Amino acid sequence: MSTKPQRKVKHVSNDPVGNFEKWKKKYNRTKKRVKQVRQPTKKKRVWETEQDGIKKLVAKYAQINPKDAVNFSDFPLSKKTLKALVEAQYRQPTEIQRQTIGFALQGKDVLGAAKTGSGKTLAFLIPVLECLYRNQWTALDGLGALIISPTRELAYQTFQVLRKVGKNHEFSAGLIIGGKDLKDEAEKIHRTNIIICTPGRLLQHMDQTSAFHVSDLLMLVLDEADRILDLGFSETLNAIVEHLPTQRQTLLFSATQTKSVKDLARLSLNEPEYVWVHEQAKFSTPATLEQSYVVCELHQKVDMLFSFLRSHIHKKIIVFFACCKEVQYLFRVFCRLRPGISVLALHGKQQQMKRVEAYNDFVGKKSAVLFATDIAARGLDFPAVNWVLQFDCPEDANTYIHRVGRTARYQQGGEALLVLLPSEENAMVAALQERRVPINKIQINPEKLVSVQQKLEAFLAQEKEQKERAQRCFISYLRSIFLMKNKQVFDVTQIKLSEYAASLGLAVAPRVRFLSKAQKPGHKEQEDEDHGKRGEEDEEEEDEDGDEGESDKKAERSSEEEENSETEDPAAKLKGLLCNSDDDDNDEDDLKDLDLLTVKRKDVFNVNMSQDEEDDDSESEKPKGRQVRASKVKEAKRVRKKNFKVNTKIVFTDGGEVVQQWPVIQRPVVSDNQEEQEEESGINFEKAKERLRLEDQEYDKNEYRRRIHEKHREKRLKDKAARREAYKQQKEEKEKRKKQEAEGDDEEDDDDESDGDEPVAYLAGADDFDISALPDPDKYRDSDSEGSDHERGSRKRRASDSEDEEPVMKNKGKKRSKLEVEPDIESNPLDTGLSLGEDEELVLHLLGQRS
Ligand SMILES: Nc1ncnc2c1ncn2[C@@H]1O[C@H](COP(=O)(O)OP(=O)(O)OP(=O)(O)O)[C@@H](O)[C@H]1O
Repeated sequence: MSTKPQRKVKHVSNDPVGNFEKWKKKYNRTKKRVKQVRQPTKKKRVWETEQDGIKKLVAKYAQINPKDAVNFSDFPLSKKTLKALVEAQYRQPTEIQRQTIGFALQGKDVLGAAKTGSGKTLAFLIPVLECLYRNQWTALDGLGALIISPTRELAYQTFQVLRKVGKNHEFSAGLIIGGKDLKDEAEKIHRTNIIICTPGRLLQHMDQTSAFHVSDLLMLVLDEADRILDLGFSETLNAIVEHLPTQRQTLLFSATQTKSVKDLARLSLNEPEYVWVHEQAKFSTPATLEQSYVVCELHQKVDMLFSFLRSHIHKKIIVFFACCKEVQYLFRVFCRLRPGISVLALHGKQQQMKRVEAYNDFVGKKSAVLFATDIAARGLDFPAVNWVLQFDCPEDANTYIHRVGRTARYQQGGEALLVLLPSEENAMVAALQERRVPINKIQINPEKLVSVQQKLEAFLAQEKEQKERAQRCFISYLRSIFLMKNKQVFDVTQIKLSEYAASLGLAVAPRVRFLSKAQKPGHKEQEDEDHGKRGEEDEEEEDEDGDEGESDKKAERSSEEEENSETEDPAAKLKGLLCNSDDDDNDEDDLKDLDLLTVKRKDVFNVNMSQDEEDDDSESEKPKGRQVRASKVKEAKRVRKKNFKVNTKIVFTDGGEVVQQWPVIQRPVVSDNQEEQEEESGINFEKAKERLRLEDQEYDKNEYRRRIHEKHREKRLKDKAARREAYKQQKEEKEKRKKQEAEGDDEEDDDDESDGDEPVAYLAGADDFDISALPDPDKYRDSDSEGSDHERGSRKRRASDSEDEEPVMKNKGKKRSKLEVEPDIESNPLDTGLSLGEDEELVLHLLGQRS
């Protein structure tokens, strides 16, 4: 028997109410479960997630170990920063970055030092970005980080790197440097989170821009810290630091970092971390840099430079000079010498636009030579520079290290050549060795030297402007040597002045007053004073932004003047074309130089002898008066510069005609047409001479006429005065006589009184007649001189008919009209009180003057 498994049979109750209740329970349970599953999880806001991420990053800060950081991603950095680093091809940190980023992230003050081109810029930019990110900084929070650079170019370069690595962040960044519109900056500055600036301009905003607040600043960075902390910027920096909150993080970076406790105390650092990456390195310059020096006489330097450039025309070269005026002059002459390589110039006296242009031009060029002052010595990261040539000895070993650091950057190779004078060699080489700079001496091959002296002489003979530049260059170089502190290296007395001047193309060495002063006993104290001032001058000369307010404006003004004058001068225009680029003279500074140093200029060709120069030359014979004269020359130049209009004197005749003008204007006697013709075909000297002779003749004639006229007039006036005197006497006598007669005849007097009416001079009777009421014969003659002979003849006739009052009536129209309605008065003979003979004589005399 098979037994089938019994299926469970669901017993459905027949109770419908019970069934419904069961179903309802089940339904509610399922509904509740579905509702729970469907309920969405609450989404976190962006900033909250960011905050969580930040918390996680910050938690990792304590475990940062520089040795483990092979890639940037090994640091607890924000995704935004990491992404930008990768995009910019920065994957692995350099040594200075590896060692400092950790400390900086932890909020410590850091003093970082590493060789040039070792990547210090990123070592501070990454912490800056992370600091603001960590604090979730927004535009409303204002300034969070401040980066100070010593030069505008370096600030500009740092700004470009920041834009690259900070592009994924939302912070606002601003470049605050001189030479830009202050108002424009002021409008935006309060909304800027990261400011990259030069010290002078920053202080200007701190003082002048009311909306600019720095009280929330989190981080201060000094790039090229030793330079910013040195004498040139000391006052500005102290003033800036005064404004900043003390609760901030401070980072200092340089290839030649300061260890001076005094310097650091000014920044109130808080237990700073010292990171000296290459302290133990054998050399203080990049290992990939080849360095050598040559000893060369000063007068051979220009030839040497030209020869060097001729043999390196496919290279990218930076040449460093001691001063702006040297760059200005040599840049111009090298443009004309055409060494076969493009020549560019960068120095502190250029307009901002031109500075940026020169900088960008040089960045973009494969081969070119940049003539520069020390504004290009620090921090600038020109790509692929092959050579750094130091035409003038650097101030010290640190400056040397920064200059040569423009080549052989970040694992690339490069070469550096230092040109030393025989007098500079020993002390400078010793100083370099002390600073662990490996440098070898090499020789110049004299056979390869190309002399350019004659060409320079020819340029200077052609252009006065160029000659003045050469003179300024000469003086400025000497001054820079004179002001150098290290007298063991720099000895101005060793310089052979005439030979140096000749090498610049100058026939005669300009006289430099401070040199003769230097020979005098007691000049030592003065020299020390000058050294004190050097810091300030450096700032102004090199425009390293110590004082950008007034001095910048001046520079802009004079640059404009320079440009204007260039447009007027065709030779200068041509130069502009040849040079491709241009530099600006700060003429006011140049004048300052001339004042300070008193140049004696000599124009050997006697072509361009200006009044100023004549004065200068004559002064040399009278040394006592020289100072006074020099100041007059200065004053005259100042007046000319400011476009003052000198007063002119204009003299009029009594008739209102201009008879003399001072300065006297000689009118050309040739027609305009003739002049135009001459302009077109050039000057015809013979004709010009003849024209000048005629003009002189004409002028002399007029002058002679004028004098004669003047003499006659004086004579007439004298005669008139004499007449008046004579008449008065006669009148007195007559009065006496009358009185005597009046005693017997009173009636006659009463009649006269009853007739009393105007014009008084006539109607009061002959006794009261005043001769001064007669017309001035001159006036009469002048006013009549235009009349016809016929008129004159009829007047004579009328005069002889005792009608010589007419001129009076003519001048005094009202009186005449009255007289016209009183014919009886008119017909009355005029009693002059003189005898008939005398009357006749008087009338004839008057008529004689009229004719
Ligand atoms: N981690 C990196 N990876 C690749 N290249 C880098 C890195 N860091 C920096 N560089 C490159 O190295 C070059 C030099 O960097 P930087 O200008 O920061 O040097 P520096 O130390 O500031 O030099 P200086 O002392 O002259 O101011 C730059 O061209 C930069 O792009």
